Amino acid sequence: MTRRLVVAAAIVDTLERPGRLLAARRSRPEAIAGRWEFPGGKAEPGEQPVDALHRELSEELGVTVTLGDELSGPDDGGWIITDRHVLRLWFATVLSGVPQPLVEHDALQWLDASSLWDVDWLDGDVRIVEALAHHLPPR
Ligand SMILES: Nc1nc2c([nH]c(=O)n2[C@H]2C[C@H](O)[C@@H](COP(=O)(O)OP(=O)(O)OP(=O)(O)O)O2)c(=O)[nH]1
Repeated sequence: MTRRLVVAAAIVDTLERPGRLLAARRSRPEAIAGRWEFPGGKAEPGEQPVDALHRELSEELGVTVTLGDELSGPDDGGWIITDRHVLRLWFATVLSGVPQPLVEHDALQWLDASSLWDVDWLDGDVRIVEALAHHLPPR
C-alpha cells in the first residue's frame, strides 16, 4: 500500500541556530484531538511537496515562511507516521504573520530543549522529535 504524503514544518526561531520549535495541538479528528504535531498536511495529487507545505502553513497558521533544510528520515528519506501516511519535514522560520491556530489546531506552543517533551506528541512524531532534539541545543 502506498502511503499518502504529509508535508510539515519544524518552525524554529532561527534557521542558523534554532533554540525554539513551534508545536501545534490538534483539535480534530477526535481520535487525535489534544495531541501535538508539526503543522502541515496532505499534499494534493500533482502538487509539489514544498508548494503544499507553503499552502498548508498559510491555511493553518496564517503565516508565510522561509524553508530551510529537510530533516530526512529513515523511510526512503521520509518518516512513516501512521499506517496510511508518510511525513516529510522541513525546517522553517516565519517570514510574515504571527502563527495562529486557525484550523485543525486549538493551541500553539514554542518549545525549547528543556520543554520539548512537555507536550503529548502524536505517536508517529516521537522519533522525529528525538531527532530534532539534536538540533535544539540547551541554552
Ligand atoms: N500535519 C501533521 N499530520 C500528522 C503529524 N503526525 C501524524 O501522525 N500526522 C497524521 C495526522 C493525520 O492522520 C495525517 C495528516 O492529515 P491532516 O489532517 O493534517 O491533513 P490535511 O491538513 O490535508 O487535512 P484534510 O484536508 O485531509 O482533513 O497525518 C504531524 O506532525 N503533522
